[in-house]
Amino acid sequence: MRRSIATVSLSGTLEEKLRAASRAGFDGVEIFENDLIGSALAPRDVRELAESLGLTIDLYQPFRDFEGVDEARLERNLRRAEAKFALMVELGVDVMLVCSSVAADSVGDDALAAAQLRRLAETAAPYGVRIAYEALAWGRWVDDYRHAWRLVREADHPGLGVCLDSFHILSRGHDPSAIRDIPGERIFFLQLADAPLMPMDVLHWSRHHRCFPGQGAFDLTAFTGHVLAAGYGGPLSLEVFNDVFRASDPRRTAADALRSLAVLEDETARARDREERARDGDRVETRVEPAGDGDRVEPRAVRPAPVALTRLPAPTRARGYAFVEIAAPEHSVHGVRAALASLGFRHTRDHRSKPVQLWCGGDARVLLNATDPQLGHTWSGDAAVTALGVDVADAEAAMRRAERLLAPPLPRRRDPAEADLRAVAAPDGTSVFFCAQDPAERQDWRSDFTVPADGDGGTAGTALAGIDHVGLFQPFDHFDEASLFYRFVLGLEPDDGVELAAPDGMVRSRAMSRGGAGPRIALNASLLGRGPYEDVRGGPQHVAFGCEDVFAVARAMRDHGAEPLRIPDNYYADLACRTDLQPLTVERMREYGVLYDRIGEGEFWHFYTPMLDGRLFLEVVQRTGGYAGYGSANSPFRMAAQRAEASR
Ligand SMILES: O=C(O)c1ccc(O)c(O)c1
Ligand SMILES: [Mg+2]
Repeated sequence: MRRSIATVSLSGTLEEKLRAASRAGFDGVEIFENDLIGSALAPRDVRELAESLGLTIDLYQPFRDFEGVDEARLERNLRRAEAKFALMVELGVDVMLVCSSVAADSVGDDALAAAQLRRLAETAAPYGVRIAYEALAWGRWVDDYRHAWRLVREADHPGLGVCLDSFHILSRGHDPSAIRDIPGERIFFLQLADAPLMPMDVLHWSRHHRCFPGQGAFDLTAFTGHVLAAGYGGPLSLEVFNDVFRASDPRRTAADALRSLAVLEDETARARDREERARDGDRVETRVEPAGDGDRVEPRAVRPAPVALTRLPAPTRARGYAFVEIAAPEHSVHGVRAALASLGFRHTRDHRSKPVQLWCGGDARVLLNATDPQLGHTWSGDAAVTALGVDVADAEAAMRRAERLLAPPLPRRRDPAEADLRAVAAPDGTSVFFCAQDPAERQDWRSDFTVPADGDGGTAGTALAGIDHVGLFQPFDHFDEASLFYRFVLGLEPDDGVELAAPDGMVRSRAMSRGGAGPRIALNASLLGRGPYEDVRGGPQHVAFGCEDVFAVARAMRDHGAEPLRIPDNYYADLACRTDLQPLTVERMREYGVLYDRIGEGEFWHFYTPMLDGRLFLEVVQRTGGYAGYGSANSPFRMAAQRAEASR
């Protein structure tokens, strides 16, 4: 389907907005009136610019407070509208969005409103303009799409239809399935926006907190499915009022927006397939008539031909982590090595041409990008997670999906002797490598690590059970963008997320996984977008390793001369009184800085290393009884302990 975006969703001048929309790959735009009024470009120039950028102008919006007025006001409103119709002719746009009135002095008389909307459509017709009437969730009299549709039907003019906006419908909890009862040709426009659930006044919610589909809590797939089932064939258009987007680079927002729409279209296509299959199944059953009456077949209901939806290559079915890459500068690389060694990792191999070491601990693999100025390879920041190697069945297929989701591909390696690894950059700058497993394949990343390491390479001390999860800090403004990216590029499902009261401010955390398993990613952000985590160092990151016996790993760590992050005694006093843990167990936990969480029958035992550098730490976790969380109940105490450690 054609994809559009309202200029109000992007920041900058009208010209910057149009350029950003075009660059991301949108087909069209809705022009928000204030963007035009504030523009130095004449309407004809806007039209020409849009044309030259390959964009159509699909909607002019909004026209406000038209209906439910007395005769004198109606005449004034029609004059105001005519000026806009003439402007629309210059712009080359033929649909105008009219919002339901919010005027306190308007009249709640349906017959009057319908008659006045009809007058508006009649006045628009000579200009070749049609009117799309939208029920605002806070409209004075019309705040429900079903009411808007009743008025449109009553007005009965071919130039008058409805505009459906998912926010106004879903924010009010109105059942969207009745959209199927509206003839598709009377749905003149479709605006899509998601939003997080927030108990607040709908106007404020709408004007500040809308987000792109997939970033909030609404079921936009089902919603879009209803609109398409009604026979709508116009553009899918994003209309997102959002404080962050208004203040962000419009090119980045537009790419985020298009990614969201590509996913929505794909998911809508898949949902439609499922619906068709279910219906076909029913049809097969109803076709079996009782014997004796011949082969009577139920006539098929006549439905409009379904509009073509663009699909994405299927999600990658990521199986887990092949590796995590940590880059460390000269001043901290020794500390990172020591921490890995204390957890049972051994430096087993070296990359054949780069200063990258492979460290193995049981099934967990870490690539240590050790700064080597002689090789021209330096890392100037604090030690950090710089790449995720994700284990997928088909790296090329994963790459195709990622590229369709506007993930910037990273340059392929040139050295003909090296594996041809495919990777993209996530919004936070982390490289995501798609690692196919087949060891015979040329794409196996392991074939680049051929040089046995000096010293005590070989067997690892303790059996870590792979990489359990990776925690990545996101700048607040890019949290939703990153969530959408990791979720849909890697085919992960998000959890509900939590907000944590940490010593340095509120922290938002959301984890995603594949059915509770790997590759699990936890994204964190500072809710106010400031504080120590938003400084130039980037926020805290961690890599968590799974194991079967957290105490054994902790003991081995201490035997190795390393100490875990120290957790205060108060934590254990609290644990002793709110759980059934044996006093001896609690004492052992205190000794090794082990924390505990329980959800249902699932238990979680975990401890942390101290910060290895400004922002990176490691964690060891043990899950039992199907525990599927991340110990977030303990995160505020971990953050307090890190804060205390930093100020010691
Ligand atoms: O908030 C508003 O005023 C407004 C205007 C136009 C729209 O399409 C809309 O959904 C909201
Ligand atoms: Mg709208």
